[in-house]
Amino acid sequence: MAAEERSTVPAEAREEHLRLAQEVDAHRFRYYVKDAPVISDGEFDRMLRALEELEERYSELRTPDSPTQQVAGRYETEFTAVPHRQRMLSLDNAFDDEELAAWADRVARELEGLPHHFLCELKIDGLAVNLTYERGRLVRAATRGDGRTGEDITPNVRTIADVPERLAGEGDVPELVEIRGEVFFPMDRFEELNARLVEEGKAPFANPRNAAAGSLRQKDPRVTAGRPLHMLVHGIGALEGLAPALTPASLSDAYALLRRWGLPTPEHHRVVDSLDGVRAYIADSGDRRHALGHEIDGAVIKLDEIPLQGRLGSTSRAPRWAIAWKFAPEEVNTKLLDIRVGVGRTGRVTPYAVVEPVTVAGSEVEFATLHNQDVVKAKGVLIGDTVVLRKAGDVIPEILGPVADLRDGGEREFVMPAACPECGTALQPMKEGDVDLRCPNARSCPAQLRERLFYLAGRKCLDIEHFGYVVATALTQPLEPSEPVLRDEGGLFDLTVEELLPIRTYVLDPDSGLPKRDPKTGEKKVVTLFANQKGEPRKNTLAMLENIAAARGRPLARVITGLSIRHVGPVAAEALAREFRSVDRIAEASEEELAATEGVGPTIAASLKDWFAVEWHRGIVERWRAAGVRMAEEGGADSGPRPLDGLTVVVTGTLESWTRDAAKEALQSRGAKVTGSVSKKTSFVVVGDNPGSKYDKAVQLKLPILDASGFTALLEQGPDAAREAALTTAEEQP
Ligand SMILES: NC(=O)c1ccc[n+]([C@@H]2O[C@H](COP(=O)([O-])OP(=O)(O)OC[C@H]3O[C@@H](n4cnc5c(N)ncnc54)[C@H](O)[C@@H]3O)[C@@H](O)[C@H]2O)c1
Ligand SMILES: [Zn+2]
Repeated sequence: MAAEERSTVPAEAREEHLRLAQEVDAHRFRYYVKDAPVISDGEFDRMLRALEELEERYSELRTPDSPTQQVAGRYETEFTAVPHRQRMLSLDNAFDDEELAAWADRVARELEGLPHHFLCELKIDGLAVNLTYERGRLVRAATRGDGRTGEDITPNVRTIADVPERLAGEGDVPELVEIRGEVFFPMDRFEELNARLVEEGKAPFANPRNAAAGSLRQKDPRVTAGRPLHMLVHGIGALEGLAPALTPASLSDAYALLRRWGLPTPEHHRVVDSLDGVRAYIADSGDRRHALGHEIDGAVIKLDEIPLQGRLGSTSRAPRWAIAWKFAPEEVNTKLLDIRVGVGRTGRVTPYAVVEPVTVAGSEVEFATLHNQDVVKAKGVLIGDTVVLRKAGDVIPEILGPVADLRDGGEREFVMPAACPECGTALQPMKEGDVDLRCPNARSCPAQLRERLFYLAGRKCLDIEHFGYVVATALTQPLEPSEPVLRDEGGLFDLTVEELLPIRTYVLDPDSGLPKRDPKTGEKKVVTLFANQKGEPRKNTLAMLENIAAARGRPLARVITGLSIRHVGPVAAEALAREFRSVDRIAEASEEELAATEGVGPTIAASLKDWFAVEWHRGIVERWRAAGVRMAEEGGADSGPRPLDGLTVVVTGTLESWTRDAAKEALQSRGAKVTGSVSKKTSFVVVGDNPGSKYDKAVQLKLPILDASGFTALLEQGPDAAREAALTTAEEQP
């Protein structure tokens, strides 16, 4: 007590420390024992950091029983406790380059100039497992527990195909070895598992890591056997009775040995000799993050030389010879406020989640896709749930699963509406027996027409400046006048400024299709989009009308893309334009002819036939034609001169005075095929500045490479002249 009285720690700090410590401990229990955390890892890490910072300020608070000084923590569980021969530690984290550099400095200092290497690995987001092999036989598998004592999960681990019962290599296996690794659940099987759990009336898992932990810590190993678990090894613990000649001097050598024994060693590790090498690896691992079948939450950097590791030693919690580089979290917990349905360009009706706005991976997220009603069911999420939301790279945010432990009974199931939310038409399956539903009112369902117009005016099609989502909304769903100025896209080129001026409209959000609201009053935003306060046309309105008129001359392929024919995207449209050279000839072509066209195929052929069979579709073509929209390639419907027929060309890098699209169109209008990848079949590779790997590949394959002047030669004088102008060796790089 006397010590307490003399303490310099303010009472509030002491209380805050106690509160945080208890909270950290409770979350660890949920995470490690119940396999059902209720907060995200990012949030947990912040909490632990806050605790560490308090202890940094008041070192008195850093007692041996503080959660910052322990590996996980010791809990009573249903599993038998088993000791580890050698302690299983956690890892210290580096959240930025400064922390990483500080660690590397410290390593260098402690090693007093001894040469050393770093082994860089991916940090697998699973759960740590210790495998004990005696004379090459698996005798025990245990969880990490508090690092000294884990839980015996031997029968469960035996069901994992990656884990060998016996080590290969009769003569060279040791008396005893502890193998440390990570068990994880593959990303692409996660949804399937949750769907099954929901069907069985059980709570789904919140994310793949919890699914791995929950699957492994099953009382009945038969349940574990039914789960697609995998393992990768990342270290060794105790090692006894291995022939001295085989004893590895480095971790990377140890991995080679483990691989020989038939253990699943990681593929993506790299040995580097400097901090810059580490940085490069970390950058690469960030790129790799979404290309693996499982989640990683960072990279682990280890001192490679095993004897030197001993010089650095360990704290009670983590080795000093290793550090984990943590990625910015991609998963956060948030509330699922509602599930609504949106109507797409082709009438497909898709449910989407409305969540309490959260920031994840640097952007604010309010909506997440849910694909269709079966996906909602399979994910097992209820409206009102706390859910795990994931935003991986540039991918649209998705909901992984619910935090079922936080349910209070007030949640409700989503019911797919029977009618289109925008036009009231009864929904139908896309095809017979399909789970995807669509609004069959294709022509004038305001949502479908709005989406089609937005697409038509967009970059892939007519590229009409000043014609964005709000304009598309104004033309299809005005508040005033009562009738929209467009019934379908046929009238686009006939719009007059007089028609536009009186239109008043909501401002819709392109992600959700919902009206934006004034942040202060909460009222839906209404605008007179085309007229200024005096009722005169706005500058943008006049510019837009001019741009619409100019768009009539866009290349045929873009016009075809803009018709929103199912399955006909820019690539198919280009193939069609190249082969048939006019909309009329496409309409007249037989299904067989269409299907036989390279880049078209039977699905698209059937879709084209269906599209042209609809009267109002043909009406669009006629009205556009009457308005002067390009309906045939230059040179008329009959094949004009096609000097580059049969050639395949790749364009890479930036060409002076050509945009990529313009270069492509110049080639295609002369009959060449433009592709994105270099192969032996490529006739020419056109190379601008900063060309990248396609250039290297072209050099490797000894293909004719054209710079800007070679490209001009190709366009103006044809392939023979271009071959003369070609550069073919690396020395001649432009
Ligand atoms: N959400 C929650 O409530 C909650 C609660 C507790 C812990 N957590 C999360 O658990 C993690 C912290 O747990 P931790 O202390 O186990 O440490 P850690 O995950 O930060 O690092 C240590 C672990 O990394 C693993 N690992 C993966 N790949 C490895 C590799 N290549 N080499 C070496 N080790 C590798 C090992 O199993 C090791 O035990 C954090 O991500 C934390 O957010 C979350
Ligand atoms: Zn509709």
